[in-house]
Amino acid sequence: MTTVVLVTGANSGIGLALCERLLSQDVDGLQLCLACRNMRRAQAARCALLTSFPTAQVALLQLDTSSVSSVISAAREVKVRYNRLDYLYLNAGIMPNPQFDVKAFFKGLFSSNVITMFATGEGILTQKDDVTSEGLREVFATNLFGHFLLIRELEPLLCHEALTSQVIWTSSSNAHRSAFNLEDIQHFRGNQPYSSSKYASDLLSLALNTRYNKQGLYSSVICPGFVMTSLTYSVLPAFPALLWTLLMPLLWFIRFFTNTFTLTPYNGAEALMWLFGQSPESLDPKVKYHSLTSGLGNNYTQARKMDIDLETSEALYAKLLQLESDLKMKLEEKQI
Ligand SMILES: NC(=O)C1=CN([C@@H]2O[C@H](COP(=O)(O)OP(=O)(O)OC[C@H]3O[C@@H](n4cnc5c(N)ncnc54)[C@H](OP(=O)(O)O)[C@@H]3O)[C@@H](O)[C@H]2O)C=CC1
Ligand SMILES: CC(C)=CCC[C@@H](C)[C@H]1CC[C@H]2C3=C(CC[C@]12C)[C@@]1(C)CCC(=O)[C@@H](C)[C@@H]1CC3
Repeated sequence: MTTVVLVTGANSGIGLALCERLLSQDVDGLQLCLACRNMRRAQAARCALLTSFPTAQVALLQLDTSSVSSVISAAREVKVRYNRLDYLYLNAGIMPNPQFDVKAFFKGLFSSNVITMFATGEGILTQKDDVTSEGLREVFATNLFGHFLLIRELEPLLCHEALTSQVIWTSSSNAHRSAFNLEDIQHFRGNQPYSSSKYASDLLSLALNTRYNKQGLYSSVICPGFVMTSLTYSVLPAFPALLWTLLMPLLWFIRFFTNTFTLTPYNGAEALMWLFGQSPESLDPKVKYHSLTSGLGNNYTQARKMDIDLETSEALYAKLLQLESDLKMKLEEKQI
């Protein structure tokens, strides 16, 4: 029996590195499905994977997690292609229009908070969010809600008697309770939609475990650390990629003080790979698994308790269900 793995946002960065690492571990026992918004980049990713692993089974799926209709039709297609799903990696994510507070950064450099600032980006980053054509906040829709809907639609493939499945979220150490508001789950009012969406994914993962463990579905969250990808390049748009490359020795040096500077997508995918090898029943639903890299370049995974509680996770889940039902109703009305 082969293991069926679906990865969202698999055409670049951490998602693509995960696919490479999975195939290098077990090329014949895997059926990989790359669920991507940009199909040109998805084709390129598939070609690159097949060049390194010519016998691999790598399929593509069109999926825009920010769009309810795209998620529903992608899930329909998955149900046609597969009769079960063993791993669902919810990795697609955006941090649009980041605003980097240079003053706060230099102030932070000379404060006792400097390590936390480098590990979490706390206090130095905000974002300007947009609204999707379906009326949702873009960051919330892409990072959280589209993935929630995908799990709900794929329930029959994920919940099987006598078989377990794992849902694994690429969250972040930038997820802060202070950025999240239960009365404004889409973050219409603040300027930290990214942090809010990642905190919501931590809460949702807990709620999923409460609901679905009995049906064999287990959910976990990871943080890949600070990884150089298109997402992080955009934090300093004035910095060309070449300048980041020149800064690498400095970033490697900072790694001696904070092992959260994983820097490469390969290293960032460490916790995602570690979870692949775990029996899901042994995992703690209230911890986040962090990819870490030591000063000498060794990778490892560390579990750290999250600042989440059951009551808030249940309240968020109820709100997501309500939003799902409202949006599906709207979609049906449009189709009539
Ligand atoms: N880099 C870092 O330091 C950190 C990253 N993360 C998280 O890691 C995850 C991967 O990001 P990373 O690899 O760094 O960045 P990349 O920008 O390289 O990857 C993001 C992926 O998400 C996809 N994506 C974006 N929007 C959508 C959408 N609407 N529908 C489907 N796919 C979409 C992108 O595809 P497309 O080609 O279509 O744009 C791309 O494949 C994200 O969730 C991010 O928040 C967490 C902590 C730190
Ligand atoms: C130029 C030098 C020496 C450092 C770069 C400074 C910042 C641009 C950088 C420091 C910590 C980084 C960081 C993130 C973005 C870029 C930084 C602020 C994240 C917020 C990216 C997204 C995440 O999910 C977080 C885990 C990252 C935390 C660290």
